[in-house]
Amino acid sequence: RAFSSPLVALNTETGAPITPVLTTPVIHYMPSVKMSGITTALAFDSLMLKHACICGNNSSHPEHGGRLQSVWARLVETGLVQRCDRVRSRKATLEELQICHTEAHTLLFGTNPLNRQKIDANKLSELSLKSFVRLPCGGIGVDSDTTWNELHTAPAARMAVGCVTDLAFKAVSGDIRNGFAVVRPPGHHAEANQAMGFCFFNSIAVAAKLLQQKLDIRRILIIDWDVHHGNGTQQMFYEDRRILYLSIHRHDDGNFFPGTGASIECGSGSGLGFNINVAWTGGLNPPMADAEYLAAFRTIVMPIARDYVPDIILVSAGFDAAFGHPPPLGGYKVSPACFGFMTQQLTQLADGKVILSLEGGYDLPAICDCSEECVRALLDGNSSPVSEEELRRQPCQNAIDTLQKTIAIQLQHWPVLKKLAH
Ligand SMILES: CN1CCC(CNC(=O)c2cccc(-c3noc(C(F)(F)F)n3)c2)(c2nc(-c3ccccc3)cs2)CC1
Ligand SMILES: [Zn+2]
Ligand SMILES: [Zn+2]
Repeated sequence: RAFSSPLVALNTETGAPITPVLTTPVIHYMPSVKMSGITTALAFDSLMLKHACICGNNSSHPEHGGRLQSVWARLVETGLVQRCDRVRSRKATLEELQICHTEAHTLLFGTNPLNRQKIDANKLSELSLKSFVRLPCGGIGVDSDTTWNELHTAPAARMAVGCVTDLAFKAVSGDIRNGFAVVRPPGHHAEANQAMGFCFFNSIAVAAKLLQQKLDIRRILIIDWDVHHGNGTQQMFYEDRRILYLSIHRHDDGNFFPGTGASIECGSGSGLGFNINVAWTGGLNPPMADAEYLAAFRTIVMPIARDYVPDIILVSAGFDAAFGHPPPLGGYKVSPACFGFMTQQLTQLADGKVILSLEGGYDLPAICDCSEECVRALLDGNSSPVSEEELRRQPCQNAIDTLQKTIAIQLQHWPVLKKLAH
């Protein structure tokens, strides 16, 4: 007995040592279960489904609630919602909106009869009279695309801003690693005092400015891959070097909505060099697709993004450049896998702090596929492979011309663009 270790329990009868049975199960590392603080978060609220033209005819209004319903349903049925965190949704306050928008704009589009009593009625009524027009469909709107619903548009638009803002703040504070805002109406066409192109408040711009003002974030990179140029976002930060706006969009020498976003628009004042437009030209001969977007990322977006060393990356993630969008809505043929790849590329920077916010995109299967690929890229660091054919294909001549023109213009601000550097 003397020889056995006092630590081993002995059977009192036989004196045989008792091997302890492991009572606590060995926990095998389950990579799919994320510990808190390093996970992907989603933001969604059914309030944003209710923004709709009072004519009730979705076929003439491509930016309808069914877009969001479909995307959210896809994220639920693929089990991605269950694997992500969920930020509590909230409407942005009127004060938050005014960090980017004028008071008049904020009151006009941020209030509805239910919460308007405390605002000077006749001041508002003269504003609204000159701001809304009767539409051919019978509805009311700022223009035929930017329809207004007296009861539901304001809360939806404010909710979109609140969702993007809270995702961005949680990423900076380390509560989450990255996130995707499943929101509408979109925001990147909204200017300080102008609603247009389905947009009322510029969610990405408000989030960026609040990060700057409340958390003193020094360098914010905004990537905008919606097929339309984000005129509102560009305008907000055109003179601000602390926010780098980089957009890839169909431009066609200004003949594609909204017409802004030429390569030569590089920012001004202390913001000179902190605005980059990859402005595709040449219409749809041929339509831009993965090879062109991959080339833009490899030769311009990633070299500049690395050089800028952003604290956080906000993405105006419109999917109207995706395959499935007829010419008036886009006409390009970018694959869902390519959006996933671009997302994955961006997560290599800013310690992975990347927040995507849905902007445009109207073909339901396309935007569901694209959203799923992007959430998988955020959550698992990978998504479906881009097709071999597109990986191998040389960009079309129009794209090569655009990329060379953009590099020539931006080289003075970004020497990293020299061929050798990357
Ligand atoms: C009635 N109207 C008339 C003009 C319209 C074309 N206008 C646009 O596509 C358009 C105009 C301004 C802004 C945007 C836009 N798209 O995404 C974004 C966003 F902000 F990034 F989200 N803005 C898009 C047309 N759409 C079609 C159409 C054709 C086939 C299927 C669906 C619509 C014909 S004309 C939109 C609907
Ligand atoms: Zn209508
Ligand atoms: Zn768009």
